[in-house]
Amino acid sequence: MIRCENISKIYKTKDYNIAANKNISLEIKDGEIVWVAGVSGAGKSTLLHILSSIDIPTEGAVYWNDKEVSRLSDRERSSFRLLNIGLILQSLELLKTQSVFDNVALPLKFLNESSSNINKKVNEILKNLKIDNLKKKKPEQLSGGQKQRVAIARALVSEAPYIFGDEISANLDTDTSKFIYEYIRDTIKRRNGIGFFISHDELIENYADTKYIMRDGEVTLNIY
Ligand SMILES: Nc1ncnc2c1ncn2[C@@H]1O[C@H](COP(=O)(O)OP(=O)(O)OP(=O)(O)O)[C@@H](O)[C@H]1O
Repeated sequence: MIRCENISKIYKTKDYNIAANKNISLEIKDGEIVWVAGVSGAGKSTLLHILSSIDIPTEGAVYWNDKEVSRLSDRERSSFRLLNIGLILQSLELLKTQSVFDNVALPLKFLNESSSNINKKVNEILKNLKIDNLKKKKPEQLSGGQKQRVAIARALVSEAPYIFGDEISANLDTDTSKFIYEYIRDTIKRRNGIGFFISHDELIENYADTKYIMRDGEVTLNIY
């Protein structure tokens, strides 16, 4: 379960302050997939960063089960993320000098898994996402949609229960988007995990349990 209580995030710049999230309280249950929609600047990425513990709120608290992650140090939060979160950011964050295989293997290497386990798991996810033919290529040799699927493979390769994604279907055609949404949904449900996806793509509606609509830093909730 992921829960936040009265979180606000104020970005302070030299000239002005921006309240990107305003007094948000919500709870996402195990097994639940959330779709977050809203206009540009509504505060969606800020909320993703805070719930996934990449960033901490200016006020309020974030809990993963009973653990208040927003009180942890940067280092503690990053080891918690390694164990619990698969993350697909808009920037994808692929390592340019590493092959597709090595990019996808990264979380497992940080988790100190054996090389035979790493081989098995990486080959399996690459095959499942139909990109095993790309495993020796470097990111710069890939199309936008292929890079997207590599980032998705890396987010799913460990057993992390929480999957967070920012516009994961950008660059994917309709059939591939459907296939990817379905695969991610089934993975999250099997792990009894949580999905949190920011998307402008209405197709995701068929794969989500809950829709949050954000505007001016606030959230309204729709349950299907
Ligand atoms: N690091 C930052 N420093 C200052 N202001 C920021 C920072 N990050 C976001 N903001 C501002 O906070 C507000 C919310 O931004 P956020 O990226 O969360 O919105 P969003 O809904 O994800 O938008 P988009 O759909 O365009 O990605 C915006 O006004 C944005 O300019």
